[in-house]
Amino acid sequence: MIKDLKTFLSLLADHKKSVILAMILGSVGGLVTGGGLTTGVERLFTLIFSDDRSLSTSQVIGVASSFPILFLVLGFCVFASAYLLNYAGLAAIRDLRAQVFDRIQRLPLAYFQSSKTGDLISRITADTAVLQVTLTFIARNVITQPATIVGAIGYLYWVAANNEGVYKIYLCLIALPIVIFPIRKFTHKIERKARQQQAELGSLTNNLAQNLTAAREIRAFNLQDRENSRFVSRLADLFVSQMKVVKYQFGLGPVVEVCSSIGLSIAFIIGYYNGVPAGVFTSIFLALYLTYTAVKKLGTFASELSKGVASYQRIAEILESPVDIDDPADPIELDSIAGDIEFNDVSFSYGDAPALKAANARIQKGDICALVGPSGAGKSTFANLVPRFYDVSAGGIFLDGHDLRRFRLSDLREQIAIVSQEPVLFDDTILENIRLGRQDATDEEVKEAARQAFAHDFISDPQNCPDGYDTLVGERGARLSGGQKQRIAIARAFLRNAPILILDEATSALDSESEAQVQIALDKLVSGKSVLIIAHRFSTIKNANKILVFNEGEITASGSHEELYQSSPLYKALYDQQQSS
Ligand SMILES: Nc1ncnc2c1ncn2[C@@H]1O[C@H](COP(=O)(O)OP(=O)(O)OP(=O)(O)O)[C@@H](O)[C@H]1O
Repeated sequence: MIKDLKTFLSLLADHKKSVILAMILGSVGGLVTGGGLTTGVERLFTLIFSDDRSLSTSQVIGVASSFPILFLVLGFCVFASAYLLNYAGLAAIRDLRAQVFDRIQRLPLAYFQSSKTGDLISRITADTAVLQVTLTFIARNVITQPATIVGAIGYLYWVAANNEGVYKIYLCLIALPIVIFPIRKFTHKIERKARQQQAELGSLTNNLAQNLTAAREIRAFNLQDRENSRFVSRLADLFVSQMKVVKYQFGLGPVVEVCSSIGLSIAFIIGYYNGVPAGVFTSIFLALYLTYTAVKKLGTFASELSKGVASYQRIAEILESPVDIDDPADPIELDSIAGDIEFNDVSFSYGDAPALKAANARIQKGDICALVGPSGAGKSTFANLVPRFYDVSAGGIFLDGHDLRRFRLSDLREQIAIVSQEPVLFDDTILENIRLGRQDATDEEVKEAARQAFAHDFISDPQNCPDGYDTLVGERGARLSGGQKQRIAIARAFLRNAPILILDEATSALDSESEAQVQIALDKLVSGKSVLIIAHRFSTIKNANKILVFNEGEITASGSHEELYQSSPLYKALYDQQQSS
């Protein structure tokens, strides 16, 4: 528990000043509650139950006004410390969320293939929210409650020293160590159940995220009932684990109270047989009550801590995931490159499944290299290794003679333009979506790139794009057709004007007229570059001067169309098959 506490307090380290000031105010508040209230009550009760009425009016007013003053001090301490702690807690969560988001930007692609989007969202939002409650709760109580206990026990010591027979009152405190046992047992359970609850919440969010992104398919395949029953079943699982947390969280308070009430019973017996005066007895009772209430709060504190630990572990899993595709310690400066790419005995596996086996190939500046082969043969994998979306499992890929891993990732990726089969557009204007190709491009340069990609005409047509280049494309470019999205992606590549170009069947979503236009544009775009075309159709490869034939992760043949048609039975079969269809 101490280790967990340290972890949480370290999250607040950047806001140390606020936390320390809040803790000082909290401890003043605690001491005022534990020591001041009890002393005040004793004084008040002694005066009110005695027959002596010799106090002057100003003395009576003095005693009467001591309570508003006490509560004024207490109120100020409580407010100021709560304000400062919430400031520190919220700021710490803001920083943690930014840190997690930054980590997510740098994690390798493989991480996202083994994680669920909804669960990640839940970790960044729901788990950090739990953590925020924990942080403020901890900071509020870690000093205040012990201070209350110290104040109250200090008062008991003072009473015992000044009243004969009252020293036995210490016996009432024997219940204190007893409550440690239920606290330990319950917090252990709460931590486990809270982790399960957060995992269920993650899986519910994931279900929701998937459902929202597949709205079209759900309607097309009439999956509404199936989706409803899945969601309801997740809700039921979440409900069960939430109720388990509730059971242990709210069960702890009464258990601690029952244990503590033993102390109050002992106080009554001692007070009864020792003839303790009413004022003194009332204040002792109050001191014990405050002590046990503070202990109970510390019990809740422990349960809050357990919930926080469960959520923090889920967040830490992201923060501690290795960024194994990263910049080297001593990167080679990469200003301008020729773009010669060499695959040297490259093998790659997704987990245990080999996707590329000892591949050798060379693509030089000016080469248009088409990758062909049956589905699942390894074409995309081969191309994805160039921008280091994945790192090779064996062998090496060299750019202008240097291993790719020697360059800064951002430098390397700046040299590569990618036009993927399903281009992703952001929910922004057309202008900004094209500008992603080169973020410092002027508006005029963006428009020129659109012209080259044959996108300018549809963008300028008010029927298609009412606000021209300022038209918002919707989430993932939902307001544009497949062909329009692809032309935007091609415009990005024109704008980037990188020496290496990766085209993933870039013309597949175009009608034949647009395809012809885009083909002209692409012919211009590819000139003088090192080009990799992941070709699913043979019409795409007529301009290629080099073709690599893939089969089951191996490059089985390479050469020009004419050479391969003669020498590679697989190539001939694939080609003939497409021609006939
Ligand atoms: N992210 C991944 N995780 C695990 N296995 C993968 C992953 N991506 C691809 N694979 C597997 O690696 C092999 C090669 O896939 P790849 O996508 O490179 O083939 P491809 O030739 O591009 O296929 P297609 O023409 O259908 O796009 C396949 O067996 C595929 O199932």
